[in-house]
Amino acid sequence: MSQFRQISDFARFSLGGYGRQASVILLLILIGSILESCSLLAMIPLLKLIGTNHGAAQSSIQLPWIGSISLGWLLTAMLCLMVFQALVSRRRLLLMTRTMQQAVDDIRMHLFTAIGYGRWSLVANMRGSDLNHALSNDVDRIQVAVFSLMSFGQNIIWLTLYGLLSTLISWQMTLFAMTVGAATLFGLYPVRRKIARHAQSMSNSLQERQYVAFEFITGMKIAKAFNSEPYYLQRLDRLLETLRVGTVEFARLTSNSTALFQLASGAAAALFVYVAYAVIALPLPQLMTMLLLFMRLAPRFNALQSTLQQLLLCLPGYENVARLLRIFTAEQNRTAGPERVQMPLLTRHVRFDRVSITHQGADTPTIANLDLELPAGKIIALIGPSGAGKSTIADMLMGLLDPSEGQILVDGVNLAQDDRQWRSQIAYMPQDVFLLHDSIATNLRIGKADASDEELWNALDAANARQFVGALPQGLDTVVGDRGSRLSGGERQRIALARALLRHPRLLILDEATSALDMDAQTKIETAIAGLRGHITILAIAHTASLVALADIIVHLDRGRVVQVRTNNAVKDEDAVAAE
Ligand SMILES: Nc1ncnc2c1ncn2[C@@H]1O[C@H](COP(=O)(O)OP(=O)(O)OP(=O)(O)O)[C@@H](O)[C@H]1O
Repeated sequence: MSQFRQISDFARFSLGGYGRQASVILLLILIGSILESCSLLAMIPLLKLIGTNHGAAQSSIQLPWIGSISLGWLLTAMLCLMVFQALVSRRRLLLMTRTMQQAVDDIRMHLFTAIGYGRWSLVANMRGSDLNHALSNDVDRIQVAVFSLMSFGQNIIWLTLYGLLSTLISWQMTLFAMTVGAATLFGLYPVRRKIARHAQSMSNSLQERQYVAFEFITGMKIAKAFNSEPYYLQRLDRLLETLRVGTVEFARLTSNSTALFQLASGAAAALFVYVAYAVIALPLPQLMTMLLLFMRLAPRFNALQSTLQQLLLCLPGYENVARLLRIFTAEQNRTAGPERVQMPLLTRHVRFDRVSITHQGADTPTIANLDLELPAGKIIALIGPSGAGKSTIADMLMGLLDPSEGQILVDGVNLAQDDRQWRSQIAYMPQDVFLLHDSIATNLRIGKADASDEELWNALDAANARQFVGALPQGLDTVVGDRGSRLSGGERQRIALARALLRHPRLLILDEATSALDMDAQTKIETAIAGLRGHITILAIAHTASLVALADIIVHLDRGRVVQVRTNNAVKDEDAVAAE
C-alpha cells in the first residue's frame, strides 16, 4: 500500500469522528499563520523606515490601504499581532491536545470493548500478551502518530501560507525555495520507505519483548522452580539488542535526512542571497524579508519529513489495532437483535442436539455428533480420560465455544440466540481458579456486585470457607495476592466456589472443583453440592470417586463420544440414554 494511502486511512481511522474539531483546529492554524505572516510582512515597512530615516523616531511611512503610519504605531501593531497570535496558538494547542486525547481514548475503549465482547474462541487462540500489547503499546503509538499527523497538517498549512506570502514579494524566489524543499522531500522517499519497513520489524520485536516479559512474570514460579530464569533473560537480552539496533538505525535514518535538509537549505540560502542580490538586485528590505521567510520555509520542509518519519514508525501500531478491531467486531457475543429472544429460565433441560466441534487447527472433531440431555435440578458428573473433551463441552454449554455442527437447546431455545443472556443464569468454577490481587470481599463480589457482607458469609459457609476466612486477621478484607498466591490451592477453590454460589445460578458448572482439596474439605464441599440438588442444575467435571458418587447422572466420555451414561447407578447403553 502506498504511504499516502496508509496515512489517509489512518487519518480517517483516528480523526474520522472528529471532523468539527479538526476543522476548528485547521482554522486556528490558518489564523495563526496569517497573523504570523502579517508580522513578517510588517518587516518590509519597518526596515524601509529604519533604513531611510535612521534615528528619526517621529518619521512615518506610507502604506497601501492604511496610509501614513509612524514607527511607534507600526511597532504597536506588530506587538498586537504577536499577542493575538500567541492567544490563537494557545487555544489551538489546547484544542489539539483535547481532541487527540479523546480520539485515542475512544480507540482504546473501542478495542477494549471489542475484545471484551468478542467471542471467547478468538481470545482462546491468541496470546494474552499480544492483546495486552495492542491495548497499551500499540494505542500509545497511535497517540504519537495522531500528534505527528496533526503536526504534518499544520506544517502543510504554514508552508502554503508562507509560499503565498513570499510570492507577493518575489515569485521567482518563492518558486526557487519551494522547488528545493519539494525536491529534497521527494528525494527522501526511499528513506521513508526504509523506515516503514523498519517500523514493522520494530513493532514485531516490541510485541515479542512484551510476550517474553509477560510469560516470565506470569510463570515466574515455574521458571524459578526449573531454574530457567537464564532462558528468559537471554531471550529478553536478544530482543533488547534487536530493538537497540533498530532504534539506532531509525536515529541514523532520521539524522541523515535532517543533515540532508540542513545541507540543502544552507546551499539554497547561499544561492538565494547571491541571485537575489547580484542577479535580480532585490531591494534590501525585500531581500531581508525573503531571507526571513526562507529561514522559516526551509525548516518546515524538514518538519514535514520528520513528522512523516515519526508517523510511519508508529503506523504498525495502528495496523495491528485496526486488524484486531476487524477480527473482534466480526465475531461478537450474540445478543439478540431487534427481534430479541427472551432466553427461558432453565426449568426442564439443556439438550445437546447432534453437536460436533473441531478446534481451530485440529484435523478431527474434539466432540462428534453428541446427543445428550442434562435434566434441570440434577447433578450430572462428566467423567472420562484426559483430553476426552469434558472442558470443551463445558465451554460450549456456556456459549463460549460454538458447535461446528448441531445446537444446544435450553428448554427448547438455541442458546446461540443470546449467549450473554444465557450466561447470566450460570456460575462457573474453572480448574485454574482466577482471583484478583484484591480483598476476599472484592473477589467474591465478582459473582454478585451488590452482595451484602451477610450474603458473602452465607456463600462462604456454603463453600465451607467461613472458618478459614474468619480466622484471617483481616477477614473479608484480606488481600489474596496475585492470582490468590497468598492462599492455599484448596482455599482458593473454596473462595471460587463461594463466588459461584453467591450468584444463585440456575446452572453451576464445576470443572474439577475439588481437585486441590484435602479429604475433609472435599467432603464438606461435596455435602454443600449435594444440598443444592433439586434447586439448581450442576454439571461437574469430576475425577474424584466421592464427587461422582453423589451425581444423579454420570456421563462417561471418551475421545469426544459418550460411551456410557449411568443413572442412579444403573448402567445403560449410550444409544438408550441419548436424548430423544
Ligand atoms: N483451543 C483449542 N485449540 C485446539 N485444540 C484444543 C483447544 N482446546 C482443547 N483442545 C483439544 O481438545 C481436546 C479436548 O480438550 P479438553 O480440554 O476438552 O479435554 P478434557 O477432557 O477437559 O481434558 P482434561 O481432563 O485433561 O482437562 C484435547 O485434545 C485438546 O488438545
